[in-house]
Amino acid sequence: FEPVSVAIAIGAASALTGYLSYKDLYCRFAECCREKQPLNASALKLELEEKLFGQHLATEVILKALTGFRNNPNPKKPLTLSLHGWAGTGKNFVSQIVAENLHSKGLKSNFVHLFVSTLHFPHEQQIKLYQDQLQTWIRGNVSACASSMFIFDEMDKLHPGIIDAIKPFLDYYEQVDGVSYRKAIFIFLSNAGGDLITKTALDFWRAGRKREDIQLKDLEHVLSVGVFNNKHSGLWHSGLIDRNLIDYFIPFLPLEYTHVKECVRAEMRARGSTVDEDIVTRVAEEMTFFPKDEKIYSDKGCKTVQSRLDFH
Ligand SMILES: Nc1ncnc2c1ncn2[C@@H]1O[C@H](COP(=O)(O)OP(=O)(O)OP(=O)(O)O)[C@@H](O)[C@H]1O
Repeated sequence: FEPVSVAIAIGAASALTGYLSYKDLYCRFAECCREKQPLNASALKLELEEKLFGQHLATEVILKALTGFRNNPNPKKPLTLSLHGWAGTGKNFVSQIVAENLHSKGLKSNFVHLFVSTLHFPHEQQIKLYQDQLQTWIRGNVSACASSMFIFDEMDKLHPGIIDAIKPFLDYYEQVDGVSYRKAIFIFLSNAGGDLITKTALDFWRAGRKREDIQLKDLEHVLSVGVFNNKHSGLWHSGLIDRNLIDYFIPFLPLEYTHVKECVRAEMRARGSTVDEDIVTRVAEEMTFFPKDEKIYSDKGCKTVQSRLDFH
């Protein structure tokens, strides 16, 4: 919005209502950082339950983490979530839902920032420059809005030097150079540990146990082997884990045939089409599933559903 027209609009609306505060009115026309606004936990719960398929653990942990954090008036550190799992299982999708529930413009909000390792930090020789730029960017944005949200995609491809640059912001400091980062949210996405999460899901399946019976504790050990002790993972190198700077590790399970079908239906509805079950089945059957013998899990999750649907 252009400031003059916003001011005119506010003036006109104030004259009409003579009632709403300047700030309330301003925020109807321009985006405001509402750091004190409580999270609508039931709306988030409903949205996750309706839109996110096959991820009972992620749904549970994300709800718990966000409600606890947003209901705490004085958090001791920013909230840091590390989302792990196979490709196309919903990590970016969930980040988008969380962003929309915290800032109404979601990923388009001025207070939500998405970084993709290979896109934003592609050259190893430029690490020093990226570190400076990133720190300045985070400092500037958290100064402007304490509840800013930062999403780092492809965390396993992120140079440890970049993680080092973020580290001071994630710690228990009251302030860093006069800025408090304690109300900010950092979300890290990675495929690290995805193979081990899949193995656990498969063990349950082979034992005839329900997917929904998988509990967080069944995966804690798995993630600790796959991520915490994996000396090749950027997360390990960075010391984020042994300094306890990650609040929640959130596993994403591999998606099954029925989940892929749900994704196709959701995509058809989003396009305003009526759901045609023949097309749903055809799209789902075009996807490839593993392991070779049982063919249970989609190897791209729901990732290629949208583009495949274009051909039907
Ligand atoms: N569990 C899910 N429930 C509903 N839709 C899903 C789910 N997983 C993926 N999708 C759909 O597939 C698209 C791609 O998934 P998304 O980008 O979230 O995967 P990802 O886990 O971030 O993958 P990658 O690790 O490759 O980045 C989403 O935009 C969404 O439409």
